[in-house]
Amino acid sequence: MEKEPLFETKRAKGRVLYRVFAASIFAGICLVWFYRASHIPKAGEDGRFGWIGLLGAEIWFGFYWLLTQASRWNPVYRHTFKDRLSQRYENELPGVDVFVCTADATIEPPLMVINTVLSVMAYDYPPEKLSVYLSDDGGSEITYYALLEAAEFAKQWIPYCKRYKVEPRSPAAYFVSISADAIVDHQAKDFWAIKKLYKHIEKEIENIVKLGCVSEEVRSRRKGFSQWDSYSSRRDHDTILQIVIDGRNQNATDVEGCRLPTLVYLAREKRPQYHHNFKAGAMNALIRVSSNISNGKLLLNVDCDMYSNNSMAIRDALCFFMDEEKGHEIAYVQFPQNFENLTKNELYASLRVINEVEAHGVDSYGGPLYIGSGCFHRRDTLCGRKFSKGCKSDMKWENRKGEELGIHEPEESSKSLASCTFEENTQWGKEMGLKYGCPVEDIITGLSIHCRGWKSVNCNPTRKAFLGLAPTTLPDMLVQYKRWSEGNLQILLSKYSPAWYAYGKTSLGHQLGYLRYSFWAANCWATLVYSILPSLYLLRGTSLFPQISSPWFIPFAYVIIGKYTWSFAEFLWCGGTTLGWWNEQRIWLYQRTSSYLFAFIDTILHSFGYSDSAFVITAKVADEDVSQRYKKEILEFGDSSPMLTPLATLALLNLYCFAGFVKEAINRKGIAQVYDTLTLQIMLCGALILINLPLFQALYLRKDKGKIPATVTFKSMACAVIACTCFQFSY
Ligand SMILES: O=c1ccn([C@@H]2O[C@H](COP(=O)(O)OP(=O)(O)O[C@H]3O[C@H](CO)[C@@H](O)[C@H](O)[C@H]3O)[C@@H](O)[C@H]2O)c(=O)[nH]1
Ligand SMILES: [Mn+2]
Repeated sequence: MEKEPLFETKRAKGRVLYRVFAASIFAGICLVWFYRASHIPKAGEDGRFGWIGLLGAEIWFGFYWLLTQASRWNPVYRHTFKDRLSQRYENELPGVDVFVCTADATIEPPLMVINTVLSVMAYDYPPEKLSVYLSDDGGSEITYYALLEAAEFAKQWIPYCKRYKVEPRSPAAYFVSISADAIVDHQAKDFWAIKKLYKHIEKEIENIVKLGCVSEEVRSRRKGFSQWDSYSSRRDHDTILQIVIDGRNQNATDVEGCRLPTLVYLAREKRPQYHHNFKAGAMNALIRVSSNISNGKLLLNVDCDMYSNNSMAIRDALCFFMDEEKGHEIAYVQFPQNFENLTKNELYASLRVINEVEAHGVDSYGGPLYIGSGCFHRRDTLCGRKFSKGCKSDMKWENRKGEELGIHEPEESSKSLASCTFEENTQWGKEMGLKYGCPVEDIITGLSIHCRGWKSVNCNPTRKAFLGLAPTTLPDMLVQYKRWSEGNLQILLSKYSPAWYAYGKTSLGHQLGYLRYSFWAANCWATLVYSILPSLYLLRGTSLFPQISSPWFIPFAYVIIGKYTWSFAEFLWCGGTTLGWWNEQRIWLYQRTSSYLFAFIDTILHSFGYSDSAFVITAKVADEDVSQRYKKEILEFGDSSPMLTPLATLALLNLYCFAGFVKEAINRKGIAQVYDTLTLQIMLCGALILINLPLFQALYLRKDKGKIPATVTFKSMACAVIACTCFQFSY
């Protein structure tokens, strides 16, 4: 008899309706293209330059719109049957190694890091099969100290979570989420006790953080600190490796006598003369070190801010890997990245539409992209194994090899695996492990796995599996998107291009799904053209669009209204708010005209060998007044980052053009007549001003520290005035 599957896949309802709608929009786009191409002003006529510019931009927008259709054409939703999994395999569940990465104890506070660690240690999973590794690229004693505290606290926390089926299992998030009234009587005593204990370690850790170092007294009292004796800086030290809890030790138990998961601290060796390859380097060291200690068949990778919010997530993932029919094709299971600190109206936007729509779309063509955090991998595929049809790699539990080894041996024998020289003349960073040399090591690694014939799966349970921290200032967000778009563009130009390399190795829909991100950065040009040229021509009174009474006006109106109505409806359907959508449009503009622009230029420089792309770590903490403004949804400009100048220039340019046009219109022509020929330009320029209202406030009205710095104000005013004047008096 066939076994019932461990997961099922459902297609989205209303696909046909969407396809009809999309086809009609495409027809509109074609008409726009046709109109543009057939009405180009002759040489010498006014507006020829602008017209050609808009033609280019519209061709680009249409092309890019087509790319995004791949991720909407055929969405699928996955559902798992965890009860079947435990019935069939409860005693054969595989070992799971969880990797938490941190890199900087100041912008990634140790308390946050250990909350993530505790949340994954408390998974609903047999503890003797669970191992948690913390990779600390900061090599911070304070983080290590916090981990030791966490290990002690875990002895109470894990049994508490399991007894009361607590969610979420990050203590900080749990104590915030729960109100004391919700605690039922029999739980009350334990609740107050565990809360008191948590507050205590929180205080201890905060004290050490304030002090900035671990006192001699603590260092001598606790194990492992002597490894810092030879430490000279975070970029120059030996491998520091400590098995904080050895899960193989029968005596490593919690207060109730149950086994504890293994817990390991690793700061790989760093030397100034060796490139450390950022997170990819850390992950590869973790893969090797863990193979020597616990050697779990399944690897989970989370960022240090991404705590587990759903203690069943491992079981969800296993439903895919252990499915008898399809499991052997699946290389990784990716959960979406969700954020706990978003404001109600998502001031800096979020991954909402990507998570709820696009990830489900690419899932039907071969699977979601690997996005670094919240992803379960098979160890062997991440290490480079190719997919082959006949071969069914088995996830079932096998006794660990090193089981009989002494307790201190794995520490010593593993240290060399994390040394700088270990990877010399090996395939690590190339065909093995995560790939080096790309700011989005996750995407390029996932792509190469897909090209080796594997599938991946997008798992999006109702109770979010992971919650992390999104940037809380505009410059931080812009820098993050610069890294992402730059990385994706580099992949396009690399050997592993989704356009060429992936051809024939994965489906066309899948290639398009990847290309949608590869071309992120390239969007800057069309967006700049569209937000500058029509407004400049408005200032001169030159029309670049069909007038409102012309039939050619209809396709423009249809495409614009249709596209935006759809995007609005989609956003609400994904659970967003109206204002959230409006904010998203602003961020869309800012990303395209700043992050993507800088990313594009840097990628070009990079490919000629002029600049080196780095991994700028996103801050996970902010000053008190910055957080206050964030909570009130006030945009934070803050520093004089060069990335702010294009935004402000663009906003001011539109403001000047609009003002100039209104003045002209009142002085010279009747408003009504002007309105007919310039409708779309007036609306476009007006919309750009409306969306920038908070920016104008930050330029001229705000007094707080988050306003736009004076240097940026002067630079952008100068640029905008020069652009307008030159344009008005040219020809
Ligand atoms: O040299 C480094 C740099 C970063 N990290 C860690 O990498 C993670 C991601 O860094 P973050 O600054 O939070 O970047 P995000 O943009 O939020 O991360 C997303 O994008 C990255 C690729 O650009 C992926 O690596 C991440 O997994 C993905 O969540 C963090 O845990 C860092 O501690 C390291 O371990 N070593
Ligand atoms: Mn992050």
